[in-house]
Amino acid sequence: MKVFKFGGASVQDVDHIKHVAKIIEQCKEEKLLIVISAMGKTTNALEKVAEDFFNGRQEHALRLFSDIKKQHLTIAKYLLVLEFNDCIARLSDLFTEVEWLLHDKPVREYNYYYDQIVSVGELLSTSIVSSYLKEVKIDNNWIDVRDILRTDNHFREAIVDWEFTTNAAETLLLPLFEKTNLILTQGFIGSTTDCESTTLGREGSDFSAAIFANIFNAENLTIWKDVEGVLNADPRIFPEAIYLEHLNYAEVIEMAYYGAQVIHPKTIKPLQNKKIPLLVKCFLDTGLPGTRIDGERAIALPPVIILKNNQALISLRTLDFSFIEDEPIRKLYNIFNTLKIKPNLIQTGAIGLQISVDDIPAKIDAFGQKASLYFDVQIEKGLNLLTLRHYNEESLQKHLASKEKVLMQENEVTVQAVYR
Ligand SMILES: Nc1ncnc2c1ncn2[C@@H]1O[C@H](COP(=O)(O)OP(=O)(O)O)[C@@H](O)[C@H]1O
Ligand SMILES: N[C@@H](CC(=O)OP(=O)(O)O)C(=O)O
Repeated sequence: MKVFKFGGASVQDVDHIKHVAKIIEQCKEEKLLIVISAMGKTTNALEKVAEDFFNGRQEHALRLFSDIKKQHLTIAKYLLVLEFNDCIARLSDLFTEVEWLLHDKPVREYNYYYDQIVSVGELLSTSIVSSYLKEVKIDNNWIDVRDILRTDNHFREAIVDWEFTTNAAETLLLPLFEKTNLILTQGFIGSTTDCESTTLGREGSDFSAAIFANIFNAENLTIWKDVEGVLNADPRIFPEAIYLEHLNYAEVIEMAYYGAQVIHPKTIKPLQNKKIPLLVKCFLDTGLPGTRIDGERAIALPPVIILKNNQALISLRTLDFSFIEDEPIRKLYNIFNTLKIKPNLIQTGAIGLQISVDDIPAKIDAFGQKASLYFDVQIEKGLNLLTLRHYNEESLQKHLASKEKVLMQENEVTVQAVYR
C-alpha cells in the first residue's frame, strides 16, 4: 500500500483538481490512501473567520465565510454533473455546522473555536475531490478522518493518540481496501474523545500522511508539490536554489526544524521509525524523479539555506545577578512550555541569555510579563534568522557578510545568525 499527500497548492482550483485525478488514475490499480489539505489558501481565510467571530465581529465572520462557501460551490459546479447533487448536499451540511457555530456567542477559549472552524477546509476539499473522482469513474471511499485520528484537546496543536488511531485505522480503514483501492481522507485534522474537532498545527497534513504510512507500513509516502522536489533553499526567496535528488531523514528533520517550509517537521519520525521512504514529487511534471528521503547516507550536500523572518530577540538578565544555572533555566523553560513558545536559537552567558523566537505578539507579551518576575527583559523585533547548513566560505560570504548581525552561532555543520 502507498500513501499520497496533496497539499493546498495542488487542489487550489478546477484545473489542479483535474490534474490530481489524472495522477491518481495512473495509480488506481494499487491500494492508495490519499491525504488532502484544504484548497489553496482556504485555511488562512478560515483563520480570519475564526478571529472575527471570537472578537465579536460576527457579521463580518459570516460574510467572510460566505465567500469561502461561494468559492467551493463554484469549483463543485465546474467539476461535477452526475455527482453534483450528492456533493452539494455534503458541502451544505458542512457549511451549516460552521454557520450554527458562528451564530452563537463564544464562551470557550479561542483555540477551541479556531479548530471547529478551520477544520472544515479539509472536509470541503476532500468532499469535492472525492466527488470529482467518482464523476470520472475512479472509485473511492471518502472517510471523515475525525472518526479515526484521535487526539488530545490541545486545540491548534493537538497531540495524536497513537494507540486509538492505530486501532481505528486497522479496524475501520483496512477492511475498506477489500472493496476499493482508493481511500481519500483529510490531513491536518482529528478529533477528541468528545468528538470535538482538533488540528495538528499549521501545515500538519504532511504529518497526517506520515501517521497513516506508519500505521499501515506503507511501501512509501509521496508528497506532491508544485516544485521539482526538495531544493537547497526556498525558490521564492532564492531563485538560484538547487534541486536535491536524495536526502536522509536526519537532514530533512534538521531542515524542517530550522524552518524550511517544504515538509512539516513532525513528518519524518513516523517514517524513519518504520524505514518508509518519503518521495517529494513534482505535481506538475510527474515524469521528474523528485527527491527521495530515506535512511541511506546522503552524498555531500551543497549549502542548505533556511531563512525565517519575523523574529523577536529576547535578551534576559537575572535580576539578582545569579548565574544562568538550574533554577533560572527551569523557570525559563516552564514559561516556554506554558506558552508553547519554541526557541529557535539560544545563547547563554554568565547572568544573561538571548533567545530568538517567532514573533507572535500575544505570546511575546505574555512571555514578557511572566519572565519579568525573574529577569530583566529586553525585546527587539523585526529581525531575521538565517541558518546555513553545510556552509562553506563562499556561502558565508554571500549570505552573511553584509548583514548587521546581532547574534551568531556556529558548529561544524551549521551556522545560524540573527540579523537586522
Ligand atoms: N527547501 C525547499 N524546497 C522546495 N520548496 C520549498 C523549500 N522551501 C520552501 N519551499 C516552498 O514550498 C512551496 C510548497 O509548499 P506549499 O505551498 O506549502 O505546498 P502545499 O500546499 O502543497 O503543501 C514551494 O512552492 C516552495 O516555494
Ligand atoms: N490546510 C492546512 C494544512 C496543510 O498541511 O496545508 P498544506 O498541505 O497546503 O501546507 C494549512 O494550510 O496549514
